[in-house]
This record gives sequence, C-alpha cells and structure tokens, in this order.
Amino acid sequence: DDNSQLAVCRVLLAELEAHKDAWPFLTPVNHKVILGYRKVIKRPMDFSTIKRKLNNNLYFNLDTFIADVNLVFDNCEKFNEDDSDIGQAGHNMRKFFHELLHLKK
Ligand SMILES: Cc1ncccc1N[C@H]1CCCS(=O)(=O)C1
Repeated sequence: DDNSQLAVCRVLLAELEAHKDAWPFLTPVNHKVILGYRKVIKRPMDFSTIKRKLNNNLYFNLDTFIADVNLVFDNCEKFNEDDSDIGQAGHNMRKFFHELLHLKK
C-alpha cells in the first residue's frame, strides 16, 4: 500500500545517500558555479530535493520516485564525461541503485 511504498522509498534514499560516491548528488548543482548547467540540464534533480519531495508527499508511488532518482543519473551522464570523477560516480551510483531495486523486488 502507499505507506509501505513510501517507507521503501525512504530506505532506498538513505542507502543512496550513504554511498561513498553520493557526494556529487547530495545537493542541487550550483548553476552559478557550474557554467552552462542551467542551459544544458532542463530538469535538475538531486538527493536533497528527492528527500524534500518525499517529505511533502509529492511521489505518487515507487515508480515516480524511481523516475526522479534515474533523472539524477541521466543529468549526470548528459553533463559529465564518463572518465571524469563525477561521471564515474554517476555510473557507480546508477549500478548500485539498480542492484538495490532488484534486492527489494
Ligand atoms: C552532479 C554534478 N553534475 C555536474 C556538475 C557538478 C555536479 N555536482 C556538484 C554538486 C556540488 C558539489 S560539486 O560542485 O563538487 C559537484
């Protein structure tokens, strides 16, 4: 039911935030510091924004939560080279999240 799906989302987010490679994704990208970001990335997303949306009951179900987590990693791939530190962190975190989802199914 909705409450148990919401509890699963909170646990999944806590596990993402605890990962050593989560640092690029913990807060919104500062587009005043990261030149070009605002123009290139149409729908910015990060773990703190996901947490706020969870707390404000803005996710309809597990799938809408998963869509925002994947948006974090899709934005990362669009803006960062695969061989950059942040690009590699994004690939590692996407693989970790995918494995978490398969454990919980
Ligand atoms: C996810 C991402 N994509 C592109 C550029 C930057 C980032 N993340 C930044 C988040 C704040 C700290 S940082 O500035 O070192 C890295």
